[in-house]
Amino acid sequence: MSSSLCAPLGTRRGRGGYVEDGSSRQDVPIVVREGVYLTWEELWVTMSKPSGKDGKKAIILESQTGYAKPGELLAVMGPSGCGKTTLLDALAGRLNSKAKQTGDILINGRKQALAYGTSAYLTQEDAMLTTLTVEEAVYYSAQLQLPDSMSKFEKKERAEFTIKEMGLQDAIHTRIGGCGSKGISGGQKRRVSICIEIITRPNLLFLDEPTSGLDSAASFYVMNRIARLNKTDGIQRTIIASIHQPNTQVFQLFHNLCLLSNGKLVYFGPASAANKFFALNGFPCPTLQNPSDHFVKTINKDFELENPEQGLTDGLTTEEAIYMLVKSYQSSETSQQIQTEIVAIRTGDSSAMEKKSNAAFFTQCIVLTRRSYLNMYRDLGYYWLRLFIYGALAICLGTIFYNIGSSKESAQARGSLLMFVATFLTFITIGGFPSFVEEMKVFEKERLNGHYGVTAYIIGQTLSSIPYILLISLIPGAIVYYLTNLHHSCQHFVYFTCVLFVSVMLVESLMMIVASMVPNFLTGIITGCGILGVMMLNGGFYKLPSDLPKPIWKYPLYYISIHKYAYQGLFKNEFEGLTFTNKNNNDQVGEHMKNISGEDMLRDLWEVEMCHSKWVDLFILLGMLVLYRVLFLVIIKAMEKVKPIVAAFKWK
Ligand SMILES: Nc1ncnc2c1ncn2[C@@H]1O[C@H](COP(=O)(O)OP(=O)(O)OP(=O)(O)O)[C@@H](O)[C@H]1O
Repeated sequence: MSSSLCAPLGTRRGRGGYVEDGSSRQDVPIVVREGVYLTWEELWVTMSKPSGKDGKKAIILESQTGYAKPGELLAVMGPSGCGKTTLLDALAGRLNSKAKQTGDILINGRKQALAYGTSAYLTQEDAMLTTLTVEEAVYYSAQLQLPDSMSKFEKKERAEFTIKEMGLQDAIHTRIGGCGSKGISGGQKRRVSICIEIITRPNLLFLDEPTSGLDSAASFYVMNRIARLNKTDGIQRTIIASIHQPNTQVFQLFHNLCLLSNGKLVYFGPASAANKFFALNGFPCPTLQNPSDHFVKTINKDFELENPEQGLTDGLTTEEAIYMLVKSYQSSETSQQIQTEIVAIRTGDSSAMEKKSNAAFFTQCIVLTRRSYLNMYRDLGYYWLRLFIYGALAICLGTIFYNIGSSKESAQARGSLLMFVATFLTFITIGGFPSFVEEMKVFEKERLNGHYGVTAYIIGQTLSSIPYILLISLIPGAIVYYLTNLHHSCQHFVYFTCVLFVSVMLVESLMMIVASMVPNFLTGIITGCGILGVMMLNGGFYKLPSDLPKPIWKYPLYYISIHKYAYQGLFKNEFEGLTFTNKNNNDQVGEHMKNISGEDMLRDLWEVEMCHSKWVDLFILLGMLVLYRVLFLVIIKAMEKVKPIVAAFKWK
């Protein structure tokens, strides 16, 4: 390997310090390198086998050693399932909780977990808001990620430039599309995802199969553009990309190549020297064959049993060939040079990792509100379908309970109607969960890449949903209220609408919490249904509070049930101040038996707590709403905090 590999790139003068052996170099001006230097040594990743009751672990990565440095593009290649994504995840500090990692990963010479927002990571799966056009997706991302010091015009210009760079100018006004709504193609989606990750020109960029779904020409242009990121503004960037089948032109863009087979390191070194390594070990690349195809084919043992003749080379099975290559690499000169390079990187002084300077908090809130509002407007499943169902149910309720009357029997009907409003009408809010889970996937990806903060997201999500929830509370609420002729007065109608509005928001908040912990929408819906079912049952209607298990303070479900406060508030709003006539009265019965006050009914029939007013119930619901949203924030934040600690613990 050339000595240039060890030469620091993009250097600046720094102050004196201590070298690793402890000797002082106070008086020697040292050179501090810019950019991100990543080294990993003896990196192992194991995972618990799903079926392994014996506690056996599956080895996903074995004894990986390598480095990535500014100004260079490192390609990670190998057959499907060899551990490329796992290597990228380990380096980016994103391994899932089932994985255990040992070995050293150093960032700029320090053992540290990558903080949120210090790198960009293009995941294999494209997670984007499907209702947005290409231009909107990239421009919103630019507004969120680029600092406020850049003007709107500059951000727009950067977004348009990046879209053009990725060859998406013809699809700029096409919606991204997803399940059930056709939009741009899979390859175009991939390029939009790349646009979103490179728009800030990050110093450290992980790309997991950036060219999947692209034709060979598009693959070249995209990879060429990514490789050129280093040359546009004089800043050296560290880029690590896993890639499946690069053509010869793309392969020539790689500085270093990391070749994996079944978790083992077959080769790490200059991409240009890989051909020689394979030839020296008895696997020369046939003329007219793409070297990368040749490497991956030589070390792919997945189909050996199907095609035994494919695996045999010089009388070796593929497994034996891989073993031989791994051993040969370990004792090779290239491997020694890589070690030397790693030591040079470790001992050099590097500047600390810097967090991207995103848009300010206030800007993030505004942009996220706008983006989320637009997404909700265009996604029929988010609110419009619910508005339709709510409207239909309201007409149905209005017809069944039409002009409800004022007899004692009508009071029972009022109770049932209000309970239906407090429970079922809020329960069907769960219908919007699939759309919310899709949004959460985008949020999760963007949050991990540090596009914006959790608080800004929650504020944006809350503000954008208010007009829609107001609509689905107001219109169906008005239909029910006036068809059934509930308690006449504007104040009573406003209260009714407020309780419906806050309850729907509360159920949405509950589902946000569920989504943060159960990101699968089927399990999420079942979990949400279960929680709401328990709350409904314990609201004090289906079983009266006095019948609930004693002592009541040992039964907290009653007090934390959303429905308790919603139904008690609605009941007080409806019954207080009304008098109901007893149809079965006769002359022998006293006047007090002929008419029953609403307050008496609340107390005797439903055991509604009369010690506080209906406004207290509404206030408690509002408090719960704030609490649920804060809880969502705390859970996400806690996960952020716990992850690096778990990662650090795993390294030990
Ligand atoms: N959570 C998990 N539990 C058990 N095994 C896992 C888990 N995640 C990944 N693996 C296994 O680890 C191996 C490496 O997976 P990884 O996704 O890193 O491969 P890859 O090279 O990126 O594959 P591809 O090119 O197909 O995306 C695979 O054999 C996979 O089955």
